[in-house]
Amino acid sequence: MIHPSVNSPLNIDEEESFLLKEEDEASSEEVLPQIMHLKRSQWWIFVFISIFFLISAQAVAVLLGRFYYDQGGNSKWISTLVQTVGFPILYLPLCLLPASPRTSYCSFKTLVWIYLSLGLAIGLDNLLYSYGLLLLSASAYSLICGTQLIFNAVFSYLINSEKITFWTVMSIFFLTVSALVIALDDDSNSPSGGSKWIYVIGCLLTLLASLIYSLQLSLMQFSFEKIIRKETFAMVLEMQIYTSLVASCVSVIGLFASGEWKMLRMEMEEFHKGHVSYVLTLVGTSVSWQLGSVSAVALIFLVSSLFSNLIGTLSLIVTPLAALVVFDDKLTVAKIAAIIFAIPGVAFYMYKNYLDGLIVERARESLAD
Ligand SMILES: Nc1nc2[nH]cnc2c(=O)[nH]1
Repeated sequence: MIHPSVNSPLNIDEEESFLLKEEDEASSEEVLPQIMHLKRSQWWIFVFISIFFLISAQAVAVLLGRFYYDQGGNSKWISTLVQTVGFPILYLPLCLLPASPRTSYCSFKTLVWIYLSLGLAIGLDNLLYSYGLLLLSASAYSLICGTQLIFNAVFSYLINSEKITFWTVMSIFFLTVSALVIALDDDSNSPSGGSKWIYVIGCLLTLLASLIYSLQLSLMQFSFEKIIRKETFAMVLEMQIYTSLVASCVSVIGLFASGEWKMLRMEMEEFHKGHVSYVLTLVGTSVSWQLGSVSAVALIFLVSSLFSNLIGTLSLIVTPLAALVVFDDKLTVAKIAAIIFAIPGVAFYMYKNYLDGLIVERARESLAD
């Protein structure tokens, strides 16, 4: 975690020395992370930019995905592929970033294993995510996705030794209640057409997607902190590019193996808004997913996997509000209540980060004295 957070149940003095020791180790080994040069105000600016892009880009991606299905699109593998295939656009910022020393703590072979395993997990999660959206109503889907915060808290504790504080628990509680309120506001018909078995399968697949997604975010944080330990923005982009490359290969194989590719020409011809709109919808969805995903990875890097997941879940809550404008959906009391619950949910975790930051600043000051 780049933002100096408190990961173990230590008292304040122990926490300070623990955090300072981590910084000392980093500088003594001459791999002073680019991000360590960030001032606290700069760090907050990067966090807010990432939050903005994660919420807005993911909401646009989900709405465009819904537009694709509404206008006659039907391919699960295309829906899965567009979640990762836009990765080449990230080469542009990667080339523009100042060159950083290539020194990394892990070998090329280890990096390949990390990208391969995380990429496979992302590919599987994206497929399950597409099935979930297809089989469940948006609200039932949000309800089950709310569980990913609880899974993430458990994985963060087990894998990243993240201390679960009072503020973390409050934050998870409010955001889970918020997702629950959206879910109970079931004003959309289930795409499963009321079949009980399809509904149960949809719930199980979405639950599995939530578990895989939470595990994948926690493992990404573990890779950044404990294996790669090369804390530069280029590393964030590389992580997103190469895991997306692997996940896109999985989707392309699925597209051909399932035979869905044969339907694509017909799908394009029968798309209600025409060919150009079909292509633009898919391109727009791909770009939005990339912006959303790279922001999610940036938040893991800057804060933690749990925070990234919290903001992703907030985006899930914001999306029905965006649908009010785009699809003329109804504004219900539940939607307003969901937002009211979501605000303290995010605020509590931000406050936790603020407290963690204070501890580090105090530690730095006492070292300087
Ligand atoms: N399971 C799951 N996959 C995702 N991919 C992008 N966002 C999400 C999410 O919130 N849940």
